[in-house]
Amino acid sequence: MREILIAIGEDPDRDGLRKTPSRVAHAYAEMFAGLRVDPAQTLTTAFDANHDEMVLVRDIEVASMCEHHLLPFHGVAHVGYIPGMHGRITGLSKLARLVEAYARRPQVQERLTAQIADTLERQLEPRGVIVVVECEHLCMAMRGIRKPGSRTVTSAVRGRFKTDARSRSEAMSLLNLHR
Ligand SMILES: Nc1nc2c(ncn2[C@@H]2O[C@H](COP(=O)(O)OP(=O)(O)OP(=O)(O)O)[C@@H](O)[C@H]2O)c(=O)[nH]1
Ligand SMILES: [Zn+2]
Repeated sequence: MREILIAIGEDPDRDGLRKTPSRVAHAYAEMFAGLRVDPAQTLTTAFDANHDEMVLVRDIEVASMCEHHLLPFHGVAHVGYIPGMHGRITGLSKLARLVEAYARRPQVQERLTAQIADTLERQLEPRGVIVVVECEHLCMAMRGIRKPGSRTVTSAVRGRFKTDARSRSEAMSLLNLHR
């Protein structure tokens, strides 16, 4: 960080910047903490329930860092699944923890979306999984093409949401309720 400050023509020893390298180190430890988390472990709390319909948690806040520019992208994730044959469900907060575990890494939005879906599919063996992520990328807003306000939407569907158009459109209509 000190080298970067020098490279941009700053004085790393001036008052306001002296502690900046260590501040950034602490901020990075927090923003990339997902690299030290096993995402599968976030789903170990599971309950048996007689629920074989969709469970959908909408508007889970996402703050991640694009791996190309190390600039933030932020927005929301919607995570849904249809419990499997044995009706195993997980705690609702665990879906948000799963999002965090993958978001707090250098990422691209497509991979973030697919990793959340694949881990849910592997760990819960549900009938279907749907993940939709909508984010604004600061590397497109603050620099480069400079298009603030554009949002990128990515989705990953597995199982029944992939094979059954009705399940998929039910999920999509639930996602659109608030618009
Ligand atoms: N697919 C995808 N692309 C991303 C994501 N985050 C950033 N990017 C893009 O990654 C690309 C990197 O392109 P490069 O040409 O290597 O880098 P660059 O010259 O800085 O590109 P510009 O942003 O167009 O100025 C850019 O088009 C970014 O918009 C992401 O999550 N998914
Ligand atoms: Zn970028």
